[in-house]
Formats: sequence, C-alpha cells, structure tokens
Amino acid sequence: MTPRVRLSGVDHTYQGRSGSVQALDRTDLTIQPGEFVSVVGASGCGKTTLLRIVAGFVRATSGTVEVDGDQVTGPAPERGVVFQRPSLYPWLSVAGNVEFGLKMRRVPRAERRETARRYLELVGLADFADAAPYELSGGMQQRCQIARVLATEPSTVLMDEPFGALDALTREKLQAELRALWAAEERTVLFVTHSVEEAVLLSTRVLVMSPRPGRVILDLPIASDPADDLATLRTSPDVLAAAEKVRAAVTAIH
Ligand SMILES: Nc1ncnc2c1ncn2[C@@H]1O[C@H](COP(=O)(O)OP(=O)(O)OP(=O)(O)O)[C@@H](O)[C@H]1O
Repeated sequence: MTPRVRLSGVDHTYQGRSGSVQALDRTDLTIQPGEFVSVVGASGCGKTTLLRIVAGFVRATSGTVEVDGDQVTGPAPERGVVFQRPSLYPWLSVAGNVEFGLKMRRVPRAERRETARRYLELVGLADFADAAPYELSGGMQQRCQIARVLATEPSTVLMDEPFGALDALTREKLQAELRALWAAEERTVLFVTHSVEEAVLLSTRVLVMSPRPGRVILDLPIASDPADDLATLRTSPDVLAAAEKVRAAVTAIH
C-alpha cells in the first residue's frame, strides 16, 4: 500500500537573524492511510516545522516528502490544515466560510450548500449557518474551521495545536468530536500538541521529538479502539501506560 505520508532523510535548517537553527535532523516517517498520529515534545523541537513541511508551506532543506506517492512541492487541497487560531473570513457567513474552498474548486452551488450543511451538522453548528464568525465563541469558531477544512475532503488533515487556545471544557468536547469524526470519516490525521494526555487519547500513534536538532525519539503505537469514547479511553490501562511512556520520554529531554 502506498503510504499516505512519507518523509525520508528530511533535514530543515532555518537561517535566522541570530544564525542558523537546525529544526529537523534526518527525519524518517511513514504514515499509513487512516492513522491518527500525534507529535509531542518541548517547545522548539520542530513539531510545527514537521507539519509545515508536510503541508507544503516550508520546503525541506534536504530529503524527500511524499503524500500518496507524489512529491510535495507546495500546499494542495488534499492536505487540509487546521491552525491554532481559527482564521475565518469575517465578511462571509459561517456557511459561506465552509463553502469557500468548494467554491474555489467550482463545485456547483447546490452541492456546496449540501456539503456545508452536512459538515456544519457534524460539528454541531447547523443552527449557526447564517451567523457571522464574530457571533461565535472561540470553540464554535474552531469547529467552523474544522468543518471548513473537512468539507474539502482532504485525505490528510494537518492540525497544529487546534485546541491549544480553548478552555478545558470546550477542549474536551472538541477532542471527543474530532475523535468521532476521524472514526467516521477515515481520514489520516497529523496532530501537533503540547498535551501528552490529548495525544494518547486521540491517536493511534504518538511521536515524541527532541529539540535542536529535532529528532523523533519515540514512536509509540496506542492500542485503542476507534469506537471507544474518550471517557472509556481516559481510564483504559493501555492508554494510561502509554501516557506514562510518552511523559517519561518528554521529561527525559527537558
Ligand atoms: N521562521 C523561522 N526562522 C528561524 N528559526 C525558526 C523559524 N521557525 C522556527 N524556527 C526555529 O526552529 C526550531 C523549531 O521550531 P518549531 O516551531 O518547529 O518548534 P515547535 O516544536 O513547533 O515549537 P512550539 O511547541 O513552541 O510551537 C526552533 O528552535 C525555532 O526557533
């Protein structure tokens, strides 16, 4: 099977004002379709760089990056990116935001409407289709961003701390929603987070990175059933043991 994502020998060095920083060092990574892979590690260890390279926003200094067997040379619609802060278009309605990517692809209006309606329903925003983004809470805006990305049906969803700016309760709710969406839609997810708990709860596999130069120092599969709800997973012995391992790896490099 062609892997969804494959990085081979990827190095990345930024040339900054205070000299060069090697953000990634000889990184090899293969992600199969349907995996939910989280990346954790101390601040500055290269998590965002890894995600931006897969997204095509950053060109690796060396090495190869492939998605579905094709070399990544820039951003593309099959790789949807969810940022930490929802970047909705303020002049469009909530539904207009979700339809935007489809409009760019010249999807006929009726089909666009129907797709937007379906995704707004999935993220619990069906009643807010005509609202303006500023009328939504932070958590609702983030749901809208997720609906907007999923509506374009990317095979790979890249998420850079999507819940980092939310309060704890909203975060838990969106975690559960994301897990259910992933289980239902069979997308491949690459998810960057600072939270060990979030990583082990949501993922099928957790990568721990060490800083300067950024390297993957632990690649741990998580034994959990996609159908399990998060409340069950929170107390599952396998998940708790995985969290311990990940935490130990993260603290060892501090
Ligand atoms: N545009 C840039 N120019 C120069 N250096 C950069 C740039 N972006 C990132 N870096 C450096 O590359 C390293 C990796 O950064 P990156 O943002 O990938 O880490 P991160 O693990 O996502 O960090 P955080 O958890 O704080 O978001 C850091 O040392 C950072 O200072």
